Amino acid sequence: MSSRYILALDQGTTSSRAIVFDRAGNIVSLAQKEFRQIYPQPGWVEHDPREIWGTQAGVAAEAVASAGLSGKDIAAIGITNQRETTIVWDRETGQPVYNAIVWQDRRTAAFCDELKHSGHEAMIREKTGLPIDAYFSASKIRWILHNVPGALARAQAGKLAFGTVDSWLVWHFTQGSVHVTDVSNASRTMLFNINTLAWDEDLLRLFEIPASMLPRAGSSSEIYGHTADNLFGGAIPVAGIAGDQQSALFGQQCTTPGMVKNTYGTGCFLMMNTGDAPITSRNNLLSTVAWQVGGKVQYALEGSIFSGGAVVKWLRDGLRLIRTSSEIDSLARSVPDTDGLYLVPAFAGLGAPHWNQDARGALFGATLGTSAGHIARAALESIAWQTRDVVRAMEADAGVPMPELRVDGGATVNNLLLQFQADILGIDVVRPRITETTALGAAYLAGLAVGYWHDLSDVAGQWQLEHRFAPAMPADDVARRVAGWQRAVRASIAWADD
Ligand SMILES: Nc1ncnc2c1ncn2[C@@H]1O[C@H](COP(=O)(O)OP(=O)(O)O)[C@@H](O)[C@H]1O
Ligand SMILES: O=P(O)(O)OC[C@H](O)CO
Repeated sequence: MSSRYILALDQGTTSSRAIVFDRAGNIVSLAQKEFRQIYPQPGWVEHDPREIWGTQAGVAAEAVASAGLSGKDIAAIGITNQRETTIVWDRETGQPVYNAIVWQDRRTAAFCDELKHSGHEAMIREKTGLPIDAYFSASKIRWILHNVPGALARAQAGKLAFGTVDSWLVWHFTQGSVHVTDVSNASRTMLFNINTLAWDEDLLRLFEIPASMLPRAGSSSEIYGHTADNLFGGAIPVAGIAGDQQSALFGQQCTTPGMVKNTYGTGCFLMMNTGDAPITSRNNLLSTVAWQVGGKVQYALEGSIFSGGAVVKWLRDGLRLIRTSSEIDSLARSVPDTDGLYLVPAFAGLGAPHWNQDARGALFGATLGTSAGHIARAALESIAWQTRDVVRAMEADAGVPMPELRVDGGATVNNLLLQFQADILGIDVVRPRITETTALGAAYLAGLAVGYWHDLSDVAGQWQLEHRFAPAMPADDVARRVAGWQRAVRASIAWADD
């Protein structure tokens, strides 16, 4: 094969990124652009789908050009994306009928509560691996169809298409000729049966969603189509798709059962590879499709934390305590500890393992001595505390302690966070040399589909340790702080449930 590189597109919640990788898995170039977060009402979060496409296409072109390359140097494109975020568009014009409703959006919480009360929970969990929650796409699609004038009728007439962000991007890269998703993204819609790997008619009926709106659910590694000639000056195969968390699991090479990673982005998402069958969590985690590669499906257990790095963004853009995200480090280090302050960042409710749609952010333990430094430190620690709750749930499901935690994502540049994480988990936290593992996973998926890499053994040596954080905090200190965190979470849930 003459082409020498893979282009991976990582369409995240806060930014669109494009990375060119070489055959050794090294980053050759990277371009990134943040885009607008739209908050029309408390608890609502939207993106403009045209900005998603515009920023993603823009950084893709920039990454290729800045490496001095052109389209013919790219063997394949892999796409990975924020999951669940819901876009509905007109098949003919390609125009969205509404903004993208983002995974964090809570507007359908009341409808989801009704579904729970009418006894659908067990059936939905059995088919989809998911608890009923506004997080997933189904209730968001239904909201659009019921709230955009004329949308339901147009959908019933076959005129509208639904897609998660991957589908939206492929549609545009192929100028409307390919409407596809992969099984990992499909498994987040709450319309997809993860046992049969097919859209589920009962669920489509329950959510009143016409089947004609849905994309084909393909594997995670195949040629779905080619980019239109005008985009990169030549057709490039789009050959890999996976939800960003599944892609990070693949990029971290957690390809055998029992391996776990945590990605610290806007949210935090822990995933454990569970092999070739979904396992039902007894501890409020969800089961999901990890990927389908070469006809082989693998599943994962997931603990989804809604607000991870988002707390840092909140300190920056909401509270304006810091000007740049990296400033949180020095601000947090300006105090030796939080002095008993806890932040429960339930800005979008609480995900795993609590699943409380109505919980909201809370600070506990503030005194007149509380400074910006204490808030910064409590914010960073809240990311680690939530991760600890999920790790314990995962260990309970697996029946064995976790040996170590592989980490990646934007917030893992923060050593203070990762040291605290190791301290309160009591296990090593391991950061690889390449923390852009989300994009790397998509690159692997695309490269495998076009024979750029033949199989996983071609990339096996590419995972390399950059830093190992070992636990150092005395056990009684950890126990005292754990008790404080647990009280804070209980209090914030009690406030929501009152
Ligand atoms: N130095 C830092 N310390 C802690 N968090 C950080 C730091 N720099 C960035 N972040 C956080 O990392 C997140 C961005 O990570 P990224 O993996 O790009 O997320 P996403 O894919 O969700 O957009 C943001 O929420 C940001 O607040
Ligand atoms: O954009 P990220 O990295 O925060 O990931 C978002 C998740 O896929 C939502 O489920």
